[in-house]
Amino acid sequence: MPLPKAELHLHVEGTLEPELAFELAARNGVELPYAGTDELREAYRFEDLQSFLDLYYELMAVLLTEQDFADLADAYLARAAAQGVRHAEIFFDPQAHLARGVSMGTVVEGLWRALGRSEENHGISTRLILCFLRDESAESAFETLEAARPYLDRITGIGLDSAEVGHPPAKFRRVYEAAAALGLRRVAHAGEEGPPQYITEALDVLGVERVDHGLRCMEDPALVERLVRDRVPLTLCPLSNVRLRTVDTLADHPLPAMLDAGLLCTVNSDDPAYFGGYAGDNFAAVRRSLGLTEDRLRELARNSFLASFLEDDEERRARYLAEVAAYEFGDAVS
Ligand code: HPA
Ligand SMILES: [Zn+2]
Repeated sequence: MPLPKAELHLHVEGTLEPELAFELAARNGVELPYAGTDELREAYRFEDLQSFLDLYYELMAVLLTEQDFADLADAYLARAAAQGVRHAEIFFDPQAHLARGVSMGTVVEGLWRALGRSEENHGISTRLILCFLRDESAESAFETLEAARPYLDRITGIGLDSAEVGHPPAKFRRVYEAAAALGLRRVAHAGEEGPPQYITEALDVLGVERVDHGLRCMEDPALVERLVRDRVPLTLCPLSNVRLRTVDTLADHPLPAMLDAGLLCTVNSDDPAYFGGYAGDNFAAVRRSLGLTEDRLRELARNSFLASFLEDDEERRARYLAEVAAYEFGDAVS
């Protein structure tokens, strides 16, 4: 049995496996510029965040109908369940779909077809987090929030993703204020490729409750002290960091130093179809490459539930935490 965990940094569009991409392309009559799944996988040689994003947005062309989004989410949930995920807070990028003429309703209702049945089908509780693309304008983010208004009963929070450098958090101050007024939780990607100041700005200007990635906080000791003091969760994605060359190798990942510093770290998969592994694969990889002890792995699993937006269901959170406390490690932590 795998270690029970929550996944808090997962882009649903980043779970599109090549096989499903071709299946949906055929179903929708969409032509992909790759001869087959092998050739597509060959294209997964990323230099940095932008080179990944180019492919990530290109493949979204196959996602057109509610059923496409339902199939995408359902395939992720099945894989996640097999790797011990008990709770998933799932990002989606509506602007990337609205720009292709796919409506907010198609995206949200489609995802909901899978999420609404996730507990019975996969034993996973879920939340949905709408992300704004930071390389689009602040006005576009605002319009996106407006388009989401009819669906807010299905959306727990907002996030900020896509190309980070040159798009500081403060650009989105107004839309984050509006989202807070609507009762939405707030997270943002910061300090993945961008500088530590973006993390500070996300906290101070956007009022985020969790920082996605946050890796580069380690360059600023005063910021680390603040994150530790305020128990701000960081959603780390080790395999993503290697594939996007944020770190050289997994053995160089600062996760052990971050845990030693007292940071509330979690381990997540980001875009598992592109980065070589789902949540359990990330746990197994850091266990192997960084020599994390069972106590550390248990701490990471515990952190994932503590950092999750389960305030509306503390009974469930307590149940998950009890599962983590009772977990008996074997050889595999997937
Ligand atoms: O890791 C990421 N960073 C920024 N934007 C993204 N969009 C999908 N994945 C990512
Ligand atoms: Zn991400």
